[in-house]
Amino acid sequence: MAKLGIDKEFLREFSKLEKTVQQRVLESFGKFDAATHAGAHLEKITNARDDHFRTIRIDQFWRGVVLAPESGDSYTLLKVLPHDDAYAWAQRRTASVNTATGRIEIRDTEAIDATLPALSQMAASAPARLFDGVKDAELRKLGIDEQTLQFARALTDPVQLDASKSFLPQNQWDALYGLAAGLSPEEVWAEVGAFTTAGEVDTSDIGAAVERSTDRVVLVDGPEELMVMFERPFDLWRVYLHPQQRRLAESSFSGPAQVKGGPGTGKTVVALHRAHNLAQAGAGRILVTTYISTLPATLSAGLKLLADSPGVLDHIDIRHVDQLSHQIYREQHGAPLLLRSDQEKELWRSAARKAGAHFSEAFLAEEWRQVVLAQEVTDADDYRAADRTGRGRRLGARQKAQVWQVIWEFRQELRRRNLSTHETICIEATRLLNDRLEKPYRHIVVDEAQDLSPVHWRLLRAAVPQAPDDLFLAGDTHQRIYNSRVSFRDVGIAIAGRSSKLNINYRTTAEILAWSLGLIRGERIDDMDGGLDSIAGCRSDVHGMTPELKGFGNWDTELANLTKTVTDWIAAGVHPAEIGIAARSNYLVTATEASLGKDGIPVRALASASTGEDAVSVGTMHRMKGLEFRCLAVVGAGARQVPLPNAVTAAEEDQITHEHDMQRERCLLFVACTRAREQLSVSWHGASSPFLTALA
Ligand SMILES: Nc1ncnc2c1ncn2[C@@H]1O[C@H](COP(=O)(O)OP(=O)(O)OP(=O)(O)O)[C@@H](O)[C@H]1O
Repeated sequence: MAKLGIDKEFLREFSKLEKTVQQRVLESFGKFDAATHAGAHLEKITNARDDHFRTIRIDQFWRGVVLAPESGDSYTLLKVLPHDDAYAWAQRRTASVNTATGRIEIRDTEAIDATLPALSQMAASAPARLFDGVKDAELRKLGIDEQTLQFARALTDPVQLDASKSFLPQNQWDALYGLAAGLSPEEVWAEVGAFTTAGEVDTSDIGAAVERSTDRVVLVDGPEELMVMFERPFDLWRVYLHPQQRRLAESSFSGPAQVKGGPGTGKTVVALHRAHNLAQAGAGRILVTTYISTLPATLSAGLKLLADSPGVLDHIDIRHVDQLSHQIYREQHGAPLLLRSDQEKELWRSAARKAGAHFSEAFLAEEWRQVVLAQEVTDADDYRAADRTGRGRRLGARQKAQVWQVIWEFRQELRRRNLSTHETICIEATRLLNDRLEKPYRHIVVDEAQDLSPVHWRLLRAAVPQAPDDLFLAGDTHQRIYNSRVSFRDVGIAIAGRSSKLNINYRTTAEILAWSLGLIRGERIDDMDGGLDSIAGCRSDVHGMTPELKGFGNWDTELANLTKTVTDWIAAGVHPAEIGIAARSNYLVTATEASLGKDGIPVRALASASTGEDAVSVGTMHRMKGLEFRCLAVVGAGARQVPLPNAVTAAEEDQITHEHDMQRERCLLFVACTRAREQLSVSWHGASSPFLTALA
């Protein structure tokens, strides 16, 4: 019986075809095995460079290009194009088997042949070439074959390599890209070569290569599966991993391990697969946790997609980290009475008055959280000796004594009134867990790890015994949108040697990614382990439109433009549910919802958690975390809204906190913009945000 595979690249393209063509594709391939009697309805291509391509009729105008092995009957759908383009596409290309990975690759041989002479000519007079430092043998080991080697040897500039991405075989281009970005051959092997196959590769066996290419080709079992795949290509990716992701999801680590990487590189996908694999292995209960309040629902939905048997999910708890601490606290002490934020301000004011000290509530609250709680300071001596790096305002001995006095008064008042904060609950829960011999979990998987605070980390450390595969952390410090800063070493989590980075962004187009990366370029961002982090190698293979940036005279005209943008997207075939709108403040979000609603566009407020409708989602930039949209508009990106003035500490009050706040606001805009898959529009009224001005 004929087997059908679909090239994942085509899955992305499918959604952009007209609805009637999509329907015809489904009909043609839905009955593929019944209709394919030894490839009877597949047409050979005349003047082909490679005999492995065939076309299949979709309708009068459209044809599918299929890869057909010389023996056997498993076929892979690569493209659907207008008739002449389909033939031209196939005539230019050749299929081959990567010598190192054994996987299928397709190259545009005509483009390589056309480009090489000019490149070689330029290289002849160049003082150096791009890969002078890498030996032929090393390149071959990474799967670079003779044609690509010749091409690589003629490159003198990374820009030429970038330009060749569309025509070189993908695995080989990835290897060259890694080397050009400064990775050693061993590091490139870890990223690209993680594909390794057992034994010698038979480079003539295209069929076997397709079967090995589980990262690229999705095998379809029948018409229903084909339908699901086309309807929900983004869900489907969760089941097919890049080999580097697979390694991270399946390896055993001798202690805490971490996956980092830029936005959309599949860190959450890895975290979910890992939790699922650990559950299947059955060594004990698993906690999947995060600090982002909306994420547990997304993680839960993702895990449901992965689990083929519901029993597996019974071993996994998915909850916000504060939910865990509250539960442990409640088991011992009953329900806590929580301090409200207005109460907290009042308590700081009165504690400062009692101590005769003149510090703002904001400064005191931050000092308590960032120094006292973060470093487990318990008395005045500890506080005097505490490390205040990261706090901008210097304090002399007398001032420190005063601050400590205020903090002491504040804590006394909390005790007197029997009030708790999330932090004090977390600290008490940690104490309770440290006293227990039996820990509640055998494995903990953390998503968006950059947003947890030191008290959270101590809680998690206490909730799982120190053992192989105890903690797995997924995160990106460039996407930190809360105030937490942590050094793993200080909270007893040793990652050394067990940290990996993902570089391929699967969500966003290269254009949106490059523009968004510009927002955070030059920012010094920590790696939570005593050093600085970088996402410089983060890249996307998919191309699309450049982000649209527009300024307006006032909010009303900006909103009128938003209606037009959204209407155009919908008219172009994007479902309202595939559209997101983000703004910095609740005020702007509410005004946006009202305006779109008045203009007859179906909207749903992300804050109200309703789902299921085909409506445009509107929410704050914070709410965007964990979501993604085909088209996304960021509105109100003006100088008076981003950064949000009342979320930024004045530089005069505390220079370092001011800088941290500014960085967080910048990262927040970065997070919002990187939720867009295909199109991004950023608008403002009045002067534009300084983050955008800097970019221009
Ligand atoms: N191997 C893969 N192949 C194709 N798509 C993938 C792959 N891995 C992840 N994706 C898709 O990429 C998108 C981003 O994945 P995910 O949310 O896991 O990234 P992330 O690194 O956690 O992102 P962020 O840091 O921005 O929150 C999702 O749509 C996911 O389905």
